[in-house]
Amino acid sequence: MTTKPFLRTLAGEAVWPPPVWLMRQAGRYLPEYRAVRNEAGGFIKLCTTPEAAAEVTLQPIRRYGFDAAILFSDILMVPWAMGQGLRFAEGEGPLLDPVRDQAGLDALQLEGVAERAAPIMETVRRVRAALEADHPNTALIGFAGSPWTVACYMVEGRGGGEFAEARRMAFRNPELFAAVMAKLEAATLTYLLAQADAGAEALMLFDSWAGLLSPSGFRRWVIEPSVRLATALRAARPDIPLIGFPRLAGPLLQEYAAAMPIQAVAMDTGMDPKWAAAHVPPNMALQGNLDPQAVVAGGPALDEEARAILAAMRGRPFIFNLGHGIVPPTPPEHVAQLMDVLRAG
Ligand SMILES: Cc1c2[nH]c(c1CCC(=O)O)Cc1[nH]c(c(CCC(=O)O)c1C)Cc1[nH]c(c(CCC(=O)O)c1C)Cc1[nH]c(c(C)c1CCC(=O)O)C2
Repeated sequence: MTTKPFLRTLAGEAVWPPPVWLMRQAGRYLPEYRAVRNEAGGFIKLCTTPEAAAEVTLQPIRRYGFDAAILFSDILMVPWAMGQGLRFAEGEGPLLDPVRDQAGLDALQLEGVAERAAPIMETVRRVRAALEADHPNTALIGFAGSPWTVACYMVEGRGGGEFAEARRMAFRNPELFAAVMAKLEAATLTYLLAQADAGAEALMLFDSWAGLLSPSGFRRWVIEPSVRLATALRAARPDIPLIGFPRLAGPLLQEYAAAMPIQAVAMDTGMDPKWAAAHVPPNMALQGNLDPQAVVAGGPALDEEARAILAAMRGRPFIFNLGHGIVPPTPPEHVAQLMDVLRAG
């Protein structure tokens, strides 16, 4: 039996005070991250250099003692591993060579995924070994984007908007869109199984753009492929708990949680924790959902917001987190302030 609070919570125990980690906890708000990032020679290079990626994964654990570390990588490393052109332009976010036709689909390769992703698996091995040695109560989370969210970037070729091209393709040419999704789903399964085998103790599926879809689109492009993926993961690795994050799903969170064979569901900032507690199964952990801007602001509002979430979640399995990723202007001492509030329960 594990004693790690994060894994006990995913097993259905109402651990209190709750375990905590923060989305994007390794990132530009930390000076020690910026130092490694500047030396690395680009974001993709950082993700594929195991020594550097393991170092930045561990930095927030050393600083704050979080209950979980999350592999330092990106959801777009799956299309990258399939051979799609990807770069991270300074100040512009990710840019990909868009997949818009049969030729674009045919160019995506499934065969080379495991090999191209091998450095990321080496990062997983290194981080797990370092945690067991120095932070034995901290669990390691592996992750991928859900097929819908990653397909949005693959078809659009960039972020920063509302993925109009991708959403139109899903209506105009659903056969092609489904074929892109199917290839991506297969690559994502390979990639997540490899993370589990390399030492990830839980896996999270980020569906950041789930909330862009109509209810029928949500069922077809979010729930169906995510259920297939999660079911395959549970069948192959029954000991690895899963976390789903259908961001901006609103009341469709209930349908998502009912359909998915997952052990936790993450709430975005706008989700009412009390509503979620009443509408997801009581043994499924909830995770979230402090506004990242409250951590930038600090002060009494940060304490109050954090305490309100704790009060709503007391007595059920719960993992404290943000409602979306921590943002670069966050003062690191505000994260320390938050940890003081949370550790007091
Ligand atoms: C949509 C999405 C992406 N990536 C991710 C998502 C899903 C979660 C979400 O909705 O935020 C997930 C992600 N991205 C990153 C992680 C690492 C682990 C962690 O959370 O600490 C994780 C789990 C590192 C990263 N991924 C990225 C950075 C910043 C890159 C840098 O250091 O220059 C980091 C730390 C880049 C990235 N990656 C992505 C975008 C849109 C950007 C640019 C925006 C930005 O710059 O913040 C795609």
